[in-house]
Amino acid sequence: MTKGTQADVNPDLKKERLKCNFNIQEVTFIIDGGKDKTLQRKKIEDVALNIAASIDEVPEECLNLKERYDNAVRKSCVYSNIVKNELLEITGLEALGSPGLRRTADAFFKDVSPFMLHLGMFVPTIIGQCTPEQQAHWLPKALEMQIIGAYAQTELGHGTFIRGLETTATYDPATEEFVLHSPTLTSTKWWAGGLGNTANHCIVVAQLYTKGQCHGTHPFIVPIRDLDTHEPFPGVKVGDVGIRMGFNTADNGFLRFNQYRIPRENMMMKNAKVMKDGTYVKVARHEKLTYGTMVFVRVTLVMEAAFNLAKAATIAVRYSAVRRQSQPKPGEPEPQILDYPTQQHKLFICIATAHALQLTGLWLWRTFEAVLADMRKGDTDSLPELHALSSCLKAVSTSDSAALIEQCRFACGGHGYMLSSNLPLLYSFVTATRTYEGDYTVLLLQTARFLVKAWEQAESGKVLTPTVAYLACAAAKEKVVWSDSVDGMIRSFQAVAAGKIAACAENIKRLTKTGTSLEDAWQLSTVRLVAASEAHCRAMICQAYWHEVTRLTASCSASVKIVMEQLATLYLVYWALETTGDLLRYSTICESELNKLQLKYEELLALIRPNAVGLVDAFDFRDEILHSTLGAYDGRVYERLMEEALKSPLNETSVQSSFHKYIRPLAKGKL
Ligand SMILES: CCCCC/C=C\C/C=C\C/C=C\C/C=C\C/C=C\C=C\C(=O)SCCNC(=O)CCNC(=O)[C@H](O)C(C)(C)COP(=O)(O)OP(=O)(O)OC[C@H]1O[C@@H](n2cnc3c(N)ncnc32)[C@H](O)[C@@H]1OP(=O)(O)O
Ligand SMILES: Cc1cc2nc3c(=O)[nH]c(=O)nc-3n(C[C@H](O)[C@H](O)[C@H](O)COP(=O)(O)OP(=O)(O)OC[C@H]3O[C@@H](n4cnc5c(N)ncnc54)[C@H](O)[C@@H]3O)c2cc1C
Repeated sequence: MTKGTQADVNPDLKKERLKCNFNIQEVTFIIDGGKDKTLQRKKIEDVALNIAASIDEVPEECLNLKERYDNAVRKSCVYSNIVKNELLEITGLEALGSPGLRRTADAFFKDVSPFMLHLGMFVPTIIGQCTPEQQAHWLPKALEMQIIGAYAQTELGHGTFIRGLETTATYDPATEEFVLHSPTLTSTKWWAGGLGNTANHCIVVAQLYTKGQCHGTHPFIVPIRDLDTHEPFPGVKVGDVGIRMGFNTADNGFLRFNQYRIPRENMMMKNAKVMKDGTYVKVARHEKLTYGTMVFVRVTLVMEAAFNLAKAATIAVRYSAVRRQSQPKPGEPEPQILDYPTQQHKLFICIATAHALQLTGLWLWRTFEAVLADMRKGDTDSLPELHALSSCLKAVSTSDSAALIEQCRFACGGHGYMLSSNLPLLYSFVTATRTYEGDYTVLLLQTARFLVKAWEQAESGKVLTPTVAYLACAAAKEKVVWSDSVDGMIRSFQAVAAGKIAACAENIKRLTKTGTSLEDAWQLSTVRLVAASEAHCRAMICQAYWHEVTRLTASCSASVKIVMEQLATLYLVYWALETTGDLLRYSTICESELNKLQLKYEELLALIRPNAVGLVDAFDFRDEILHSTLGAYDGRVYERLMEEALKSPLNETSVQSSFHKYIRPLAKGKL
């Protein structure tokens, strides 16, 4: 946070900070995952942000497409040197996934670095899919930036359906090479970040053929450009996919192969090998371990959703404390818009959701690490649950985050539409997360497969895994007794999920009994399955969020415990009110209890109001990371809007050349 002197701070924001009745730093420690994590993050920020401060002479958005890309490459090189020479020193390899790195990257790039996928997917895939010998070969080169990589899985014709990918890798035992080929237009690799112009290597997911047999998709490390000249190698056609809604500095690319050869050793061989003679050997115990990088990124995307939403909430809440509008009481001053309950309704759920996703994300990360530890010992039993968990949490967190960031923009009125507010760019960046790394609907349907199986196990009295254990109680199929206590609300959300899952299972059973194939019965139930999966995910977030708040505030000051619990309760009540139809169906809630719930919600808004600015200050974003005229710590909103407006290239001269060329001749009838 760039605090400046108190004299510079907008007086309304100053008053808000005096009203705050809890220790902001304690909340920051909780959000970061502990005091040590906060201190490490701040250390990283201190190193990186000194340099970031002077990195852009002209605002990114004022450059043309090509200039923006070149500028992003320039900054990526500066930044990767900082990562390599300074940040990795602070935390070792762990720094790659640290919040400090994520945050400081945003100080350098308003949009996205073309190196993001190198660190975000290329390096993690080397770690997850290579043998130790292969890692020893590739990892140092990647970390030293001697090579730059992309992750090319999606093709023009297929993204979701990985088994349908068309690129082939055919083993030739005579030369001990794989021959990569793109047999059709639709087999062209499409979308990979960093691929278009930046990367010289690429992880390519292709159908593996050896001894005339197809063994399904496998990953390969493929050199695509000469390291010195950067020219694509013969047999490789590579380029940019064209202008996108966001991600325009991410360098998303296409790639085609024409009988292009790579050495046998370039197959990533941790989970499966091809021997010199072409014999295929499966090493992994689980069929889907080659999908490991996707699971890893889905897990990280939950905290990514929280992070971006927290930024938007900080901008919108600070702005709402500064902005005054209308005159509800005649003769009185215009109120701060944050005093309007409707504004509080728009914004406090954003703060609460950022907390819910961050704490659930930290819990998911620990679960991921535990499953990884089991898998290192050869035990893959908990992988299906992790896949189900990470799929629905990725889907719901990214979808909620995108919708609420847009809500923050609406909450800022016209000024929210300015690029300088940073809300439009944030939205265009985050809305992509709902699609990439697994589309929303597709991932919820993956979780639904797990839920329907779990329901069948519950019905037959089998022991259930932890995240679906609640289904055992629901097998009685009676309405749950409503209570507006936290535990009561969580039980009701679980009853809703269980009821929906049961209805799906029954529907599938009914259809198959009357002669419909299982596949068709599944398809005919998918609208309900998606809803069931979403309800399960919501119940899980509510439970994890409340559990984590209770655990983490056990040793905190009383005021921190109160404010954290108020927010978590607000989250639960908000979702109860959003899903009243479901509650009426699966719990005993009645009209009077719904009215009571609405009152409780409005009371919570009023209770949170004095702490709203303190709560967003606790996210602890430095101005260099927020990049927002509306959200800076000092609240000098109008001054910053004016300063940014004056930077527009359209203000460089008072008369544009188009006036003399077109407007004047038009007025004179000479055009
Ligand atoms: C220098 C500057 C740097 C600055 C940067 C600094 C920091 C940046 C840090 C962070 C930034 C944040 C993020 C960065 C990351 C990425 C950004 C953007 C890029 C995005 C990249 C991509 O999108 S890559 C492509 C991703 N593609 C997908 O996700 C495709 C989705 N499709 C699938 O996953 C699958 O095809 C499928 C799951 C839908 C279906 O698969 P299929 O094989 O057909 O399986 P079935 O449906 O038949 O199911 C069979 C059984 O398999 C189980 N299963 C499926 N998947 C998995 C799995 N992953 N793990 C375990 N099990 C799985 C499934 O459940 C079935 O089981 P049952 O038979 O028992 O039911
Ligand atoms: C900004 C961005 C960056 C990306 N970066 C990369 C990258 O670096 N590397 C990479 O390999 N890929 C990347 N991708 C690709 C991304 O992973 C895919 O776009 C994503 O997985 C969705 O696949 P698709 O585009 O094929 O959509 P489709 O699967 O064609 O989806 C279209 C619609 O069909 C529906 N649908 C599809 N299948 C089903 C089904 N079985 N049941 C019900 N509905 C279904 C979907 O819900 C959706 O509504 C990126 C994409 C974006 C937008």
